[in-house]
Amino acid sequence: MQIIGISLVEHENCYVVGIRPEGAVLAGFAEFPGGKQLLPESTSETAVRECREETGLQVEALRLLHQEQFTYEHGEVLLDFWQCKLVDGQSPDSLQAPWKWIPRNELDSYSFPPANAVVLEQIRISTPVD
Ligand SMILES: Nc1nc2c([nH]c(=O)n2[C@@H]2O[C@H](COP(=O)(O)OP(=O)(O)OP(=O)(O)O)[C@@H](O)[C@H]2O)c(=O)[nH]1
Repeated sequence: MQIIGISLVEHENCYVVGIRPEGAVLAGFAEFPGGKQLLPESTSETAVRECREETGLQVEALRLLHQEQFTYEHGEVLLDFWQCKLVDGQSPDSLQAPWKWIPRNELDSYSFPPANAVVLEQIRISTPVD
């Protein structure tokens, strides 16, 4: 089973969202920054590292919002969804294209992979952190 760390980066009621590229598994689906755990890092470290590598943003992990085990055609995954925020001094404008800041109430209009359903519902009913 693959262990995955994912960053739910919230800032002023918006979240960092991308579209999975052609050639990737689940191409065309929306996604939060994340990827495979590289031992010996923890999944919060994975989430922070993948976010920096993929989006250019330096974030810190605040808490584990949800853990989801899911079986795709391409294999079984364990997804750790970490609620994250920008580190002090990190400008939201540093976000690299094609990643975007999407307002929480617009997340519903994106097609995320099925394993994201529960955490998306948690985000929908959660209170903004700032
Ligand atoms: N990044 C990300 N992956 C997700 C999300 N939801 C979800 O089910 N996944 C699944 O988690 C796994 C992440 O793997 P990945 O291929 O993006 O990881 P990676 O960046 O380390 O891959 P690579 O470096 O081998 O290309 C995939 O099976 C993907 O389908 C999500 O919101 N974000």
